[in-house]
Amino acid sequence: MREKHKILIVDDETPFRSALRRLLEKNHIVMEAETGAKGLEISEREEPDLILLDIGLPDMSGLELLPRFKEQRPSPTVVMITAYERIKDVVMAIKRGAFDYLVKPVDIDEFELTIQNALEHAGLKNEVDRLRQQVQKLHGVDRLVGKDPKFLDAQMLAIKSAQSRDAGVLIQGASGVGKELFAKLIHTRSPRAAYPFVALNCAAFSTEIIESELFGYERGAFTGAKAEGKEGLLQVADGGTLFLDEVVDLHPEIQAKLLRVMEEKEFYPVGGTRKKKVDIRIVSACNQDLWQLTEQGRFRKDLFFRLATIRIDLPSLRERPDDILPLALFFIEEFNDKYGKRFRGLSPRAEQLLTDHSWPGNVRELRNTIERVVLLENDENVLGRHLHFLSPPGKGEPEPSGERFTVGLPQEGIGLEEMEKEIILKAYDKCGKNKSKTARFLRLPRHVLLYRLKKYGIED
Ligand SMILES: Nc1ncnc2c1ncn2[C@@H]1O[C@H](COP(=O)(O)OP(=O)(O)OP(=O)(O)O)[C@@H](O)[C@H]1O
Repeated sequence: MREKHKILIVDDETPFRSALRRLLEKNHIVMEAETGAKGLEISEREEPDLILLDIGLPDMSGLELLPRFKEQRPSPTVVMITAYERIKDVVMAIKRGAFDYLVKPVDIDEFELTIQNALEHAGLKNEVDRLRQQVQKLHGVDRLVGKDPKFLDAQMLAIKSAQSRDAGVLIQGASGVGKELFAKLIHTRSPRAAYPFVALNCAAFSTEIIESELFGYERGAFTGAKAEGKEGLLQVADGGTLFLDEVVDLHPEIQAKLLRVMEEKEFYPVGGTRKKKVDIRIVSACNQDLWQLTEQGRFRKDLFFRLATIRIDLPSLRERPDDILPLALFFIEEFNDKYGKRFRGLSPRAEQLLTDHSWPGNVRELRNTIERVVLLENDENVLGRHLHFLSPPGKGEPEPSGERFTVGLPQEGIGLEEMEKEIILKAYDKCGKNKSKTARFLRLPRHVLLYRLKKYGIED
């Protein structure tokens, strides 16, 4: 017997929905929504194979809605329905991942053919998803791509360190090399896998916020504290793994408190008098050599030894050039799936450009690059011209000018924050709004820059 597919019709015209229902319900399970919001709700709950989506809905445009449907997992196949053949809308919809479109009034033969094709596509996609999951299970490590010997050594070390429940693991490597992914790998392979994995970026917040985030606080601990108090991440992660990113940025006082937690397995929340017990493993990350910083007095030695029982060094992408193309192909698949696109691979020129680029932002930069191309372009392969925005090696980097840096101070005085914002804005413009370059230019960890760009409303 043919399998019944789930089809969701999102359209505000009741007679039109009823007509489509009559055509489809003999062979399929049909659901209806008269608004976008209702459509999202049903789709979230019912996971339809196919959505017939009107472009002109009362509460939001079908074009806005489309990416939200495509983000859902499993992602449904979507066919757009439009009142007139507005070519601009249709092109936009296909770019955003719609499989096809139908124009009202719908011609029955064309309708049947489109539905049949769309359901075939949905079926194939599900099969590909299922096979992909199987392959990932076989390899054991979800989403970790790389065959370079240094990378494989790091992976082996991570898997071995996961056997221990408590040993501190320090992961070092430049921004975007995959430190957090490794931390998750250690967690999911460890005896703590059934408990939470909680990440905190120690560079992104002020010391006070980090302290209250980590340790939580009791009622009325400080002005602005929530009346009922707040549970700290140490407790949220209880039983599991706490991932401390950019650990070098922890204030010395917090370093001391954290050391006590590791030694005594208990702590006081901010403003609290009752001790809380906690059982966690800490995996931390740093994009500089933490031992060197420790020797310079920027990090406590005793804490370093606790955190770095095992040290894993991740190579930059430049140091493992043979992994660039396999990673690019992996991301093409990921974003084909996300945006409903059908890129098959890379043209020789695109391969060349990707291998020649210096990848200062490492795997994250490569992933963003491929996402941008898959989202914006529609071709069989990723082509050289799609990658025009990658600067050739050595070009586009801010050149050292040897100029002395001077600041014009206004008569009426200026707040340090205002000055910081101004400098970040100028640097961001100078570096062509490239975040990795700006971070290097300002000698800031990328996370810190991202946080500040957001804080000052320069980017969201
Ligand atoms: N080997 C890999 N295979 C697949 N995806 C990867 C790999 N390495 C990194 N990524 C992806 O690249 C992006 C950046 O990785 P991640 O956030 O783990 O880097 P990071 O070193 O922790 O960065 P930061 O120092 O800025 O916090 C993520 O989307 C991650 O999934």
